[in-house]
Amino acid sequence: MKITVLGCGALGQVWLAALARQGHDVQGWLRVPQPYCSVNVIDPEGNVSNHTFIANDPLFLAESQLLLVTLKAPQVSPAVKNLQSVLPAHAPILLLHNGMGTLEELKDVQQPLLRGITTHAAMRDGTVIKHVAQGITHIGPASRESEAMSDIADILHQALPDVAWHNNIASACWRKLAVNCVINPMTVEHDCQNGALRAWPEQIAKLCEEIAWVMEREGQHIAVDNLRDIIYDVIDTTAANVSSMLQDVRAQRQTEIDYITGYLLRRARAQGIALPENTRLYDLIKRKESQYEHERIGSGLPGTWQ
Ligand SMILES: NC(=O)C1=CN([C@@H]2O[C@H](COP(=O)(O)OP(=O)(O)OC[C@H]3O[C@@H](n4cnc5c(N)ncnc54)[C@H](OP(=O)(O)O)[C@@H]3O)[C@@H](O)[C@H]2O)C=CC1
Ligand SMILES: CC(C)(CO)C(=O)C(=O)O
Repeated sequence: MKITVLGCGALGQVWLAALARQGHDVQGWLRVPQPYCSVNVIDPEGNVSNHTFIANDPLFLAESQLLLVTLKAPQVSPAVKNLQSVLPAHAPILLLHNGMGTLEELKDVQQPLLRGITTHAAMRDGTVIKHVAQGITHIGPASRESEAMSDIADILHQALPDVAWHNNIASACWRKLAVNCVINPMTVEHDCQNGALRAWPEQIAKLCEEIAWVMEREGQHIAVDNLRDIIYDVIDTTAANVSSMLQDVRAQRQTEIDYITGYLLRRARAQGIALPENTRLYDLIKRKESQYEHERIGSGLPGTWQ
């Protein structure tokens, strides 16, 4: 299969290496105008994949049968909109990112849209991507035209297991959103690894209560106790992780807060409910982002994120 991977960071490189190993014809798509991309991945067993793939080739894109999007949430819709006129109209676009809200931004895109979340863990270490933990990728249809595309899950599963197809992917996305709404901003506030969050049970309980209210009104019923159990389970299984949001804040990068807590707050506002603890955490992260953005502008460095 001919596949373009948009965003060749940690997750993008893991997918490029896995798809190429399975015999797929792949190219990367980069932010910078460069005709090749280097992929350097160490898998969880310590095996090294070292490849150079073509990149940013519009002819390849025009023949692609899948666009796999492995960007951070704020980068997704501008980058996809930029490529949609070249990608064939029938080629599905699979969005694999944390947070929600990009589907609303891409509602006018003509290609079939698929949505996915993953529990794989990969991170950059210098010039190498360390794929530190295998996980499960859950994907499903995000538009009418993609409802019958479950074959893609089988194809992707052969390359990087496990991949599971869900007719109702929104449910999995909401649960992942809930986990990220609690763990990501809390690890920034307390400047700690995920496992240390057990020290703030009242705050976790309050956040879960607020999130469960919104989910209930979104038709995603979940008992607060059940949601709390899911959060504690992720806290324990990812105890040694530095959350992606804390990594972004430490590196003074734009975070995904507008697509995590920001999305939750937009849904709450539409339902006319207030979420004081989630709002406080949202404001805290936005304040941190604007502080380092101002410092960057003050020091003469480029001040825009994209
Ligand atoms: N890594 C992980 O283990 C997991 C990640 N996720 C989620 O998956 C998504 C991707 O994460 P991850 O791979 O870690 O992120 P990375 O930041 O490692 O990768 C994103 C890549 O996209 C590139 N990029 C930015 N803008 C554009 C553009 N306009 N066109 C092409 N490329 C662009 C970035 O390049 P540059 O740096 O040059 O800007 C970067 O290489 C996120 O939503 C994350 O939360 C979910 C679960 C696990
Ligand atoms: C599940 C969790 C919190 C793992 O660190 C994550 O998705 C992230 O860091 O963004």
